[in-house]
Amino acid sequence: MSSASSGPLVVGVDSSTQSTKVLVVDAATGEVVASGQAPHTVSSGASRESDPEQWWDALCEALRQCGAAAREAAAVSVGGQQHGLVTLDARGRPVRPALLWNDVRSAPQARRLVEELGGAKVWADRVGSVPTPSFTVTKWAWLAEHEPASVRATAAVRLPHDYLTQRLTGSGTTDRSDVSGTGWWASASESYDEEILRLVGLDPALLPRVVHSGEVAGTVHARGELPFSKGTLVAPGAGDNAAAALGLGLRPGTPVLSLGTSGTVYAVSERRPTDLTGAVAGFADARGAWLPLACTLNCTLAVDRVAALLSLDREAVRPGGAVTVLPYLDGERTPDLPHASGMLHGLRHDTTPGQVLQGAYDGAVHALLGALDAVLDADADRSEPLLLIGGGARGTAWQETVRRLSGRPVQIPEARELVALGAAAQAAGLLTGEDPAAVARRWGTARGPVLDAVERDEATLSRISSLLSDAAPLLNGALDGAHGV
Ligand SMILES: Nc1ncnc2c1ncn2[C@@H]1O[C@H](COP(=O)(O)OP(=O)(O)O)[C@@H](O)[C@H]1O
Ligand SMILES: O=C(CO)[C@@H](O)[C@H](O)COP(=O)(O)O
Repeated sequence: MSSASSGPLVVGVDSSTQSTKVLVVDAATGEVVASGQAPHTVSSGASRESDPEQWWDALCEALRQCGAAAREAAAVSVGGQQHGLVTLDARGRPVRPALLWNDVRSAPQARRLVEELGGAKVWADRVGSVPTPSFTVTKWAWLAEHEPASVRATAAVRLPHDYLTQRLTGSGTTDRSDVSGTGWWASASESYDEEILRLVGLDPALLPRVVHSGEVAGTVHARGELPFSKGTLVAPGAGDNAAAALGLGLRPGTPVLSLGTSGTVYAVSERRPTDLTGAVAGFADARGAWLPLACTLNCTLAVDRVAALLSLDREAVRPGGAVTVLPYLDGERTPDLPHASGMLHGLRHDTTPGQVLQGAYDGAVHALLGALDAVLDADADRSEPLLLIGGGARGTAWQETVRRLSGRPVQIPEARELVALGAAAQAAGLLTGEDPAAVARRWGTARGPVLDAVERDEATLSRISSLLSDAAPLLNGALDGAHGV
């Protein structure tokens, strides 16, 4: 144990879309004693793919940056971007790059699968979610259609965090939160859905064992490149949103808005979600509850791209004007417009670049707030502060846009890496036998300033909603036949 720390050390990992972040945390106090970060690359054009081996290299590099502290860790847990399809051959090597959550090429397969199983209600009742192109099941169906040789070469199917956990332990495991985003796990029975697996021709033997909260996924076996000692415990891990919910010590009904590559809005619920409109994904959380969540494909990266196009700093927003921006550069998931592209409307001679940039923030936040009511249970307190997390939460323009368009108080937790902290809390819970959310509450991770509510900017919200409905044929890609983003 390091002389400065009072408890055993644990490692929490966030393998997200853009990078891997690692925290070494004192399990007794929650103090972050070391951290590391290494980037990933994502393909551009129509696809969004990453090489799983790059995630492993990034994890090793981020751990190296943590120095001696990582060697003292007694337990480790991996949180990761959800939904990605990782296909491994018989030797455990990736058959091809992983298809990521924001790759919308499987939109036709998503539509077809909804119909083939009997419609949206059947999916919502059984799986808890109506699959969009983000869901793993649609990606497997896409692969079967477009690359049958890759499917034939596949001996194991994993999610991103499963892949990393397997490289640590040597055995194929997943967890309740992440498996609930595959589309082949029935939330009603909490088991793999054999009918859906048959529908897409996926042998259940290729899938990992689901490890539950409080159970051990294994111990570290791949010591060669890693700083861990033999026998270091590996926790089940989690999807990144469920890990952040753990990291905040979230109680039912408190809403979270996360601003990263994806924008997400979610809350913990005791009730299993079954939204048949498809706007709310009925995820399980990483304990025994649920995590109804809505997700956008275009958040910080899309707004940063608009700022770059305008040659502006991301904070150089200006109020006023009536320009409306739908920043759907990657197609969109909420609202469900996989073939959409970005749209600018209401340009005048006196429109300034800063107003266009503000329009992009407004368009991104409008999509998330539009789903907030659907995510919250009917009895949730609507005046409670929104917890704002993710890389974007550090930006003033993001904070002020959320405040103005939500009309709610906004709380900014001082703790930065909530996904990695949640994973660390899960690892700590494994050592102490505590509920990981209680560990995070003990660490005080959600503490941070609360920005008071301001009057909700109804005019901007309704201007964006009107453009969305007036431009529906264009956004659906029906007019230009542009079905590739
Ligand atoms: N100070 C800041 N102000 C505004 N945005 C920021 C700031 N720092 C980072 N970001 C944004 O955070 C994003 C990364 O957020 P993060 O939650 O780490 O993403 P992900 O988990 O998807 O990889 C970047 O795209 C960047 O736009
Ligand atoms: O698809 C979803 C949730 O359904 C995304 O939230 C991914 O989990 C990616 O997360 P980030 O890389 O943006 O953190």
